[in-house]
Amino acid sequence: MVQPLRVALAGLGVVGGGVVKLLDANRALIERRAGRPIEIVAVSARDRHRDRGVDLSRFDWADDAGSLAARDDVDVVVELVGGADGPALTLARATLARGKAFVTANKAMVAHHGIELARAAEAAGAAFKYEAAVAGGIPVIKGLREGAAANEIGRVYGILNGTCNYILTTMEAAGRDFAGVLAEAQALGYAEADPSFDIDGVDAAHKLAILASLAFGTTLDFASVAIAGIRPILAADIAEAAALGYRVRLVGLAEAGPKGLLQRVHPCLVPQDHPLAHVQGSMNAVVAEGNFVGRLFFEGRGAGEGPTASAVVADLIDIARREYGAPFAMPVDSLDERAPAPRGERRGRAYLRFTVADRPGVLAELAAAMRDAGVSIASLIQRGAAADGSVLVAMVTHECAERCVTDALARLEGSQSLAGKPLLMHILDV
Ligand SMILES: NC(=O)c1ccc[n+]([C@@H]2O[C@H](COP(=O)([O-])OP(=O)(O)OC[C@H]3O[C@@H](n4cnc5c(N)ncnc54)[C@H](O)[C@@H]3O)[C@@H](O)[C@H]2O)c1
Ligand SMILES: N[C@@H](CCO)C(=O)O
Ligand code: NA
Repeated sequence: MVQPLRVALAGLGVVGGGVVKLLDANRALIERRAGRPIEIVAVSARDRHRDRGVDLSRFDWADDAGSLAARDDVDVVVELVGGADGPALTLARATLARGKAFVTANKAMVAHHGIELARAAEAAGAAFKYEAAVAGGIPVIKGLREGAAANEIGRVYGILNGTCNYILTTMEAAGRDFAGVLAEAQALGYAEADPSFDIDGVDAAHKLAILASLAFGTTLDFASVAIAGIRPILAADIAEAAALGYRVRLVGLAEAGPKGLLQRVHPCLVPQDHPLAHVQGSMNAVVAEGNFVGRLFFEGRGAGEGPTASAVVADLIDIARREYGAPFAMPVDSLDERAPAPRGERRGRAYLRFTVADRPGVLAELAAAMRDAGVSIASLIQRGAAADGSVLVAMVTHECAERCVTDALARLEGSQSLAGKPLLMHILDV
């Protein structure tokens, strides 16, 4: 008689509900692939009586998620509660301390505490898996940990937040402004409990830090990720970018250079013929460049009930098969500490948008700031006056050190000619 893999599920929201539905729908197939049944025995969530469209009466209910780790009839705890600390972290620690397998979709917790948890998993010989935490349904953790394991990877980048990509591509298609589109992404189940994590780039930064560690064999360094979000982007920026041959995407980029590790999440202008420019809606995409395999491109749904559940259950199948290894692809003590690359030295082109007063000398003032900072302007568009008399000036620079562009903006700080904070977007050049 084969032993089923016995699962406890903490959190029954978008992802937890999806996991129950998937295990029900594909039960027989999963059993054949895993070599044994995967059975939920106990669940926990905040509200026992909320209708989730699934029958929960067959599972034991735990009011305290923390109690799931202590149950003798549980082999693996799946954490789908969320939050970097708090109950999720308590549950992770308790589960691994008891030598049980732990699965999570919680990138915030993995980005902040992944090394500690990996160490605990290593000490206990237990599985610690988090495929759903990065790019939802895309098997990118598996792809890097296993498929690309033979390569030195110099760069990993991509579109890592479904909410932002949904917002940007809907703004692009419909010429709409930001606010209403965010509400739609929330209704579709893409957004984090606190959507500022999505739109301010923090969620993508969590995922990027995890990808960088896996790709480069370095310890997690979330604190060094430079982060900018999509709030300041106007429909007009998307239109100007299109006129210049680009699309706007929130891109996470990590590079392992001789001077250290660059990690950043920024809205970028992506050339229209780049594969990332074609990523629509809640889709995510990850590019990894290996020294033998070349450019790998992973694309798929990065958020939502079905795709995220697909990744969680894939982890459970690996555990049922007893096929799992080091959470960060090598023992924690083999991971390198790598210093962050000095800011501003990378060279590239930039898009700058200013909202300015429509009067003599304003363009000259912008041009002088560029000149004094050593930035050369490649193209410039000025669009006519808005109701308040302000005009929009968008420009693209020639290639220069990024610190020169920041210097130009610093020279303009406090200028009476500016009617708002300028927007800087890098132009993707990889
Ligand atoms: N929604 C997505 O598309 C998606 C994709 C990838 C990863 N994730 C991650 O998955 C996790 C869950 O996300 P979600 O969208 O399902 O969230 P959600 O808000 O829909 O669900 C959270 C669940 O946790 C429960 N909960 C809250 N506090 C609890 C506690 N103390 N004890 C037990 N249960 C508790 C809630 O009752 C709810 O059932 C998060 O870490 C999120 O970042 C979500
Ligand atoms: N809030 C996240 C969920 C997937 O991690 C997103 O929008 O991509
Ligand atoms: Na994934």
